[in-house]
Amino acid sequence: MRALLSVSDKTGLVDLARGLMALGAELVSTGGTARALRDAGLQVMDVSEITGFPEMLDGRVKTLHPVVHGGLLARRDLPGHMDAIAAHDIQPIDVVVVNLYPFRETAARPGATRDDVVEQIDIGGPSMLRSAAKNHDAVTVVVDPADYDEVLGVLRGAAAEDLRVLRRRLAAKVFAHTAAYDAAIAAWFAEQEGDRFPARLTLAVERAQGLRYGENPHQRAAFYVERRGAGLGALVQRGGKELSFNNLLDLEGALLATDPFADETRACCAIVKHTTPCGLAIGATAREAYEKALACDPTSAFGGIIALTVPVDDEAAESISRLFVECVVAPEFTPGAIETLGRKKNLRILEGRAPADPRALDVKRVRGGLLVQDRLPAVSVDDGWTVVTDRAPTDEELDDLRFAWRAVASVKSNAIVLARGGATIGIGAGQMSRVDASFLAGHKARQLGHDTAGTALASDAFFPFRDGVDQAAAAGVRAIVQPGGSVRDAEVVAAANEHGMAMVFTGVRLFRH
Ligand SMILES: NC(=O)c1ncn([C@@H]2O[C@H](COP(=O)(O)O)[C@@H](O)[C@H]2O)c1NC=O
Repeated sequence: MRALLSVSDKTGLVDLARGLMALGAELVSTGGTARALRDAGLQVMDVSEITGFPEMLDGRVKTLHPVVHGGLLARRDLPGHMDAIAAHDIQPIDVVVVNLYPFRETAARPGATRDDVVEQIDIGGPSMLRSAAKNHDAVTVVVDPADYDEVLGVLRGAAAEDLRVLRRRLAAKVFAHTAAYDAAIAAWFAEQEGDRFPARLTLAVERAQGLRYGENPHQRAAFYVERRGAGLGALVQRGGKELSFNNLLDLEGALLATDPFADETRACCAIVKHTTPCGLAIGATAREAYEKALACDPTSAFGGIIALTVPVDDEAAESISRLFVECVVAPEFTPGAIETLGRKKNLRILEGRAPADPRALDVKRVRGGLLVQDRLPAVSVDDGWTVVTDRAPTDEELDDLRFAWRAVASVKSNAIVLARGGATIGIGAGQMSRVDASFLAGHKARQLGHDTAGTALASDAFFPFRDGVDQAAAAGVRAIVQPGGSVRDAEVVAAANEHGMAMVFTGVRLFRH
């Protein structure tokens, strides 16, 4: 048996090589890999010994040779192939262990130059992987150190059927791996060219976990990540059951809701149901923020997902533990908080920060394709805001408008938020008309005992008619923030003036479909 080993990630290499040698394998290796094996006292041939060529061009050419690829690609069941390689003194290679230059890691490294990154485009490695994987009937190809033990186990067992099944699985893994590797290279080139939406977009994502089911129990599902340990994958689960599909979706909604408050010195808390906040507030402490958020709509908060921007201390945990919730996510939890919340066996506790990558694409599936757009940029306040009414907002109203504008950004459209004193008191979400969203926000607020007089209102898009403003005035709203831009803006502003309201245009729309 001949095994060729050429790996950048040398994890587990020596143990694997020992195992292969114990099975009678002769080892062939490239420069650094051979050195690592010799350092461990193992006997290994340099690839240049079999190719008769030195490694050259700073390692750009090492294994790109017919002796290597002939040994990998020759079909053992075709006498013509075997005769051909024999005629050129080429020996079959039975096991190939290759992992590739760390292209993605290098491209992500701050300060890496274009040359640094280009040099990390592995050529010989993927070529060997593909040759070996194509000839998987005869060659065992290993791209992932996590597979070393299993490979040794099956080779030792020497059961032909087990080996056949393993080789097929490993070959499939290779093509998925090289496809993802090339997708990362293509994405890097597109980025270098400033091509945000290249002619061909290849998304390579990795299964992070299987899920019990999807949005509904009769839908199968899994969670895929772009990079392990990033985004939601950066959160550490400190208690509770496994996360579900809907939990992950709602966690994203909860983090979207608190994102605009990342720079806020006070604590911010969002309680989310079906991806939209049913309460959002800022407060001096985690507990205050939570209780203010809860007060918005305690009925809907049942079974919700809570996100906090500050550590959850014992006090906050004690208060949260009185409500049935699915998940709590926060940058930290005190040991006491973990103990209190941990008593609730079903409550998923998620610790850490999961900032969104601002450069990442936002992707939505439609039948037959994907809609791809920039992520919604950070929600800004004051910038580009214009007072369009006779009356300007008071300082207090302006504070409420700033809060309401940041709050409405995460509410499903059509979205209207009523807010006062750093808390939402009424949320009208996901309505098909703005006037209904406006009605719902006021109606829910009053139904839950909130006084809507003197509140601020944020609308995620312009009011197409004055009716929404009239309705808000009837509910006692005193100040409105909205993008503006309707053909009937004049009518809408006139309505606000009639009611003595202050109105601010932001010039920015915040739809969330
Ligand atoms: N140029 C070649 O022929 C070639 N053959 C193998 N490699 C890569 O070289 C790396 C191992 O190099 P070393 O054994 O020198 O540490 C592996 O990641 C392998 O994929 C090559 N490098 C780049 O293409």
